[in-house]
Amino acid sequence: MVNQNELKALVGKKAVDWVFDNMTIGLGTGSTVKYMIEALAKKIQKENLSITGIVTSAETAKQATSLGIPLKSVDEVDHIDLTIDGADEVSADFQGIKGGGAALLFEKIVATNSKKNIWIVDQSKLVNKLGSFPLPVEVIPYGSKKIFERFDSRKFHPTFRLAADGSKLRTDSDNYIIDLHLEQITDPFKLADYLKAQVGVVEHGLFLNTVNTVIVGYTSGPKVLEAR
Ligand SMILES: O=C[C@H](O)[C@H](O)[C@H](O)COP(=O)(O)O
Repeated sequence: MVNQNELKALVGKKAVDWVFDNMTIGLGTGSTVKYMIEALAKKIQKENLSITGIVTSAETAKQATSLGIPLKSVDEVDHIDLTIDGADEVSADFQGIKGGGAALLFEKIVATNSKKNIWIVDQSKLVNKLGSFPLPVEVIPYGSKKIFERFDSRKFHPTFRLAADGSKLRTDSDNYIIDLHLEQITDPFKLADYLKAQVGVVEHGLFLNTVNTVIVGYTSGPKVLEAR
């Protein structure tokens, strides 16, 4: 029986098949992406590739730097050829929830500036409709209690995400994360519009119309799903 980490490693390794010489690659964040970055570093070395990485979190920057992958910031490049990232949930119509690792803001900036995005997930992340995974919303600390109360009154079942020491977790941009426990999202586009309209909300974890390629790790092997 293959365990979840083995499935993550499988898709992480598979994803670097889309990487070619001289590409600028967006590097996502999370436990699945970690395997992809390992595989990418090996491929760069083995094939002597010239690759520039654009990271989406301090965590990814640390790993990529330790493996010798050359990095630039998103503002230092004129384009990103491809971004490879994980996801927390992917619906049958290729929409996703991201931000389980609190990196949604930089991930969305990098994704929206990429010519192509690929998500790598194990089979447990596939759902019919989004919403079982709590939807992260990044908010600036000032006024965040007011936003929380508004979400609460709309029955979004909000919770502030906490750090290991019990304090409110701070993102790489020093913001808070409010997780919405929605169970099922009927209209992700409508919800995304509502969330973006709230003053103090910096970004939310609904990644809509972002990818058309998803690599899924099944016990039988990786499968590449392409949107029609
Ligand atoms: O903020 C974190 C990211 O959106 C991750 O890509 C997402 O949470 C998936 O992470 P993992 O591969 O660890 O399940």
